[in-house]
Amino acid sequence: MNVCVTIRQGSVFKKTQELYWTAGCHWKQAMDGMIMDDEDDCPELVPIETKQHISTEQIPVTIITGYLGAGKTTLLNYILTEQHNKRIAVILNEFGEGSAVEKSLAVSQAGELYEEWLELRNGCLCCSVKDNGLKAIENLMEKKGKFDYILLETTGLADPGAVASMFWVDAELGSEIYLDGIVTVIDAKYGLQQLTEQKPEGLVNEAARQIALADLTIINKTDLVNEEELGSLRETVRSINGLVKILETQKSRVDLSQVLDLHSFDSKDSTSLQEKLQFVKTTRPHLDKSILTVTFEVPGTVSEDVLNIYIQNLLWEKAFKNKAGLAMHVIRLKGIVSLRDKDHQVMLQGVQELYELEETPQVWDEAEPRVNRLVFIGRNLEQDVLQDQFISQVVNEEARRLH
Ligand SMILES: Nc1nc2c(ncn2[C@@H]2O[C@H](COP(=O)(O)OP(=O)(O)OP(=O)(O)O)[C@@H](O)[C@H]2O)c(=O)[nH]1
Ligand SMILES: [Zn+2]
Repeated sequence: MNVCVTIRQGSVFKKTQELYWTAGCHWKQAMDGMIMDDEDDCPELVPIETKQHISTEQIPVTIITGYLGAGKTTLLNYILTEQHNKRIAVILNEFGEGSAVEKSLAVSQAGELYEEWLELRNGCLCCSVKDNGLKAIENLMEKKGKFDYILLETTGLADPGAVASMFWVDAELGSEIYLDGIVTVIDAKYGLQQLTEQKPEGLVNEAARQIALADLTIINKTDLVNEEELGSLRETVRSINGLVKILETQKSRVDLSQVLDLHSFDSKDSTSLQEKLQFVKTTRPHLDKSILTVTFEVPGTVSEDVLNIYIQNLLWEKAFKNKAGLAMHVIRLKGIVSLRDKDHQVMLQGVQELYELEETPQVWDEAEPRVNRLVFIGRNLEQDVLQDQFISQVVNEEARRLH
């Protein structure tokens, strides 16, 4: 059974079992639900009420990800020691010996640093985070007032999508914190090699997935490469994620205003999202079978119901195939859509199988034709198929309904 969960200002849609949510919305169970596929054939959406808590005091969380040794910890240390007027709590997640993982939680404040060590038994942040890591954040939230930003470093091999989803779907947490952005650090010297690594059929290259999900990428260790090598890495990153901002640096030294407070998942920045989407181009994959970005613009106004069916067919049912007959897999989805009966622009955000439609403060200009602008990042994507389906399933269907 599919379940619709309402959180924050918008609605997050997730394909899962009702049982999981009513049983207390356990992250690990929700994760299982994510990979669970065809057992649940009942297509109805069951809304579950959760408290709509819109707090102005929500604390931003930035996820820092990147392949092994890329420079994540260096970035965190840099941020902690740099001058800024934020009190930042940092959650590190590092592999120790064997399967045990030690997790340190440090809060840096003016002149004061306190740290807690937590041990995670099963060695995976995304699976155990609800029980351990999120506990740490929940405990941390009790110290609310002592910090105003959270940075979370994932292990090099973690799937940031799973970690991001957790912040997104956990209503309890969602009232206290919000996901500000996903920052992916890339090793200038080994990045390309990591991205080219062939994975067994059906498995995604983790380094590529981390770039697909990123709102910001930092190509680090530029001291170790020449301009040509840097250029081809830059091009490959761009071919995967046509939307992402790319910074280049050494020792992870970056302008913090480019890293923090990105508002990548909320509509606080809707004007800039709309502008940004205009400049995104469909990319050509650089690597065989790799992730790429596809974008299109279709004029018109659509109904939310019909749009939901299109998105769910794509994200959940994997019903769209490319010309080679391979199912499309979307990892990241962003868009501005024009919904019937809404004067405001509506933002579409998706991470793997989760997505959200949220009304933005931005009002459509009466004098201009309304357009739906969508950006998809994933595997086996084909622009004309996605666009044709959008026109026939969403726009034309809507027109038929009205006439
Ligand atoms: N040459 C060079 N080395 C760097 C640079 N930035 C970081 N390093 C080194 O790269 C190594 C790995 O950096 P970390 O910050 O620990 O990388 P990480 O991504 O946190 O690594 P894991 O947590 O193990 O995945 C360290 O020895 C750093 O000193 C750089 O710009 N140039
Ligand atoms: Zn590290």
